[in-house]
Amino acid sequence: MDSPLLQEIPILKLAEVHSKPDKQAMAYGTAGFRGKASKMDHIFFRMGMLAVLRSKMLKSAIGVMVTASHNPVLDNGVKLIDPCGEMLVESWEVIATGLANASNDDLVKELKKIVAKENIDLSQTATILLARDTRPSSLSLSNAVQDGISALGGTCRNYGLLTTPQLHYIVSCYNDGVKDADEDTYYKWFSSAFKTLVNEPPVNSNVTVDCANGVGAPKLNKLYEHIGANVIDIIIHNDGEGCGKLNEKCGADYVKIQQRAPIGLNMEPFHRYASFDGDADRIVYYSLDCDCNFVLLDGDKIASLITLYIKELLDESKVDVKLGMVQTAYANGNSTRYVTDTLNVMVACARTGVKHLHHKAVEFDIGVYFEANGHGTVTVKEECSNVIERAAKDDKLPAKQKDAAIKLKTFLDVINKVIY
Ligand SMILES: CC(=O)N[C@H]1[C@@H](OP(=O)(O)O)O[C@H](CO)[C@@H](O)[C@@H]1O
Repeated sequence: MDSPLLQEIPILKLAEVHSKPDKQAMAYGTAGFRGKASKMDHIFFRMGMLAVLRSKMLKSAIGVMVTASHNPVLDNGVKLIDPCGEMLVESWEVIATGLANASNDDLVKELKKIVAKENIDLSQTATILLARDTRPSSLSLSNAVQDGISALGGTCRNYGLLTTPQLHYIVSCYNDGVKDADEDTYYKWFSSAFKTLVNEPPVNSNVTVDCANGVGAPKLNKLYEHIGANVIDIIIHNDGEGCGKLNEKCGADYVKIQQRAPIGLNMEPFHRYASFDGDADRIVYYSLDCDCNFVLLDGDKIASLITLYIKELLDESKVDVKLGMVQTAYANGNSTRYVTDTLNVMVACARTGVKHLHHKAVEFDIGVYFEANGHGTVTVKEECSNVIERAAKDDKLPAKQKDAAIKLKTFLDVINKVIY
């Protein structure tokens, strides 16, 4: 049977509502489209349509996140998430740019071109998982995405407010067969992994988290409810409830660049602090030393510490897998030297943009990657997880070796490995 044709009437009707201003061109960048929210409605509508085409082509759910991350509150942005929770493949970034910039009159022609070129079977169903951050413009722009989805007959699951890493995680769970995956799935998994990691012996500690007046605040609060105040005391700062503006004088980017506390935070020596950015996919840690000097743990230091910890546990457990770290050319050379020379762990270099680091990281059995700005995670190959899990259950191993394998498994469970 021939694939059905594009239904032009609903497309044209909705395209009129979301029409593109003349002479406006945008490109799909490192993290999707970004710009002044007031000028981007048509982009969101068109990306809703593009997500449907990609979903039909891959026969999998595609994610659409509405956020401009660390950028000012009047900006917004949109990015597509591929089935395993990864960033949109680069060849489709070009297609996305073509669709975003097609004139209103050429819109249907451009859609048909994509369908023909990518050989898309329009009779396939399409599922789009949609979420947004807390920007004032995000609700109406995510409605524009929804219109784009319905213009091409796709099904939209709208999760409302989520952090970017949460949506990446839910997309990967959904395509792994957990069709009812939602925010709660995320909290249950990570709170339980975290409690296993820190509960023996119970830690009595607190940490203040600057949420940049963004979506990280309500979401961290929910995670905290699942973890429980008996395990860790989390104090949320810049929660978006007061008069503070999103990402203004606060958040990971501000703290990293200014090397100072976010607005309204009076730091005390030795207390622990962290800052997210507006969609909570970057994090930096900091504290004051005894002389009240500001001590920052940026992405380079976070990556080095994680690599050190994993290396120690690999040595103790005698699990023989290939560990590596990935940085960009902006990385602090001392961290590179420390990991290469002192830890004896290989460091690879990738282009800026987490997707580039991620692709390099997955070449290792365990890959630790961070940009200096606090964007990153750890990847683990499935065979490697299995080796560690077997060692963690192996009663024939000396206790010290088995314990290290258990610790390593527990540590890796706390990590959202699908942040791209
Ligand atoms: C998902 C993604 O690609 N994020 C990019 C992007 O960060 P955002 O926090 O998403 O704005 O721009 C950064 C450079 O400004 C780059 O370092 C980072 O990798």
